[in-house]
Amino acid sequence: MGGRGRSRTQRKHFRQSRENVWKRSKSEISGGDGQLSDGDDKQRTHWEPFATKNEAFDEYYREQEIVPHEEWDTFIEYLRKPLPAAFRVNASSPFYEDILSQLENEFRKSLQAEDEEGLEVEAIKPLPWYPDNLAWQSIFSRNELRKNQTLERFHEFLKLQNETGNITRQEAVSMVPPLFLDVHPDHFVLDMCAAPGSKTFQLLEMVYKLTEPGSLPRGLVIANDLDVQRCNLLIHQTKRMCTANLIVTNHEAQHFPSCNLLRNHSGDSQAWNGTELPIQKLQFDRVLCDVPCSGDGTLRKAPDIWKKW
Ligand SMILES: C[S@@+](CC[C@H](N)C(=O)[O-])C[C@H]1O[C@@H](n2cnc3c(N)ncnc32)[C@H](O)[C@@H]1O
Repeated sequence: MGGRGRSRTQRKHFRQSRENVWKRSKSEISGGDGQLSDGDDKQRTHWEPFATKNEAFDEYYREQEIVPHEEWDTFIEYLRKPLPAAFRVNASSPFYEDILSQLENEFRKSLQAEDEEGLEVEAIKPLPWYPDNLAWQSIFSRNELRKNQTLERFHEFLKLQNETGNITRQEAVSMVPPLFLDVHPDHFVLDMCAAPGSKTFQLLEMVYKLTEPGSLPRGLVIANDLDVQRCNLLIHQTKRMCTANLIVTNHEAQHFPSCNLLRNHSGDSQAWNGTELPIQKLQFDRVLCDVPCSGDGTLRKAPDIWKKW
């Protein structure tokens, strides 16, 4: 659901006005010293929860008939729930087992959150459908973050591991398509609409999986996007992987040029006899095409969209 129907300026404003929950600084959370300042208290007295209703939105989506009538209320109910934050542990990181053990033994056991009825629930847990417990979600709220030191430590842990490429923050739903692709380490993969690169990173992890430490995988990911600025974001994201198995291109996906290879697909360098270049047409084993959508699903991350939609 992305930017269709919005002008470039509107989209820019839209992006800027959305809060990035991952970029919260300590001073935003508190007065900078871990304590709430007077200013915070003052702001809080004026703070009101976002209204999570919009008649135009309801009318538009009812008319689309993408949700069966009997499921409408459940659909809206879910759109109103805050989206749990999710992240993936990079299985090609030399530290991934330590990270999984820290998540399981340190944070999972000590972190609790409250559900809507005020009952204690696990604040972080693995996503049951993701292989090898590599994907996790956390459901703590800002209030809980304020009052819980372990949570604050967890937040710092996420930030650090994210910067070093050991984990990647990515919405759970965005992790699904690459799983279906069943990518193997020797595959050539084209990610046609790739920026900002969450799925590209995930695909690279799959290409690196099962590769002997110290050797390069035979596979390759070509990550393409039409928007050059978003290509920059993608490069920024994926450089955490320190990989030579990625090529970033900036083309219209619908006119993606045909490419040639200087070696055969199996990576058999014997095929080159020194005089004749074994050029062959590059054919992809897997293609991911994650086309732009309306972005309306981001309501769950940014409830201020309800009143602006
Ligand atoms: C839904 S986003 C992709 C998200 C990305 N796959 C990820 O997981 O991080 C869609 C992307 O398609 C790009 N795009 C739009 N039109 C395109 C086109 N004709 N060719 C290639 N990319 C295009 C947009 O710039 C945008 O970055």
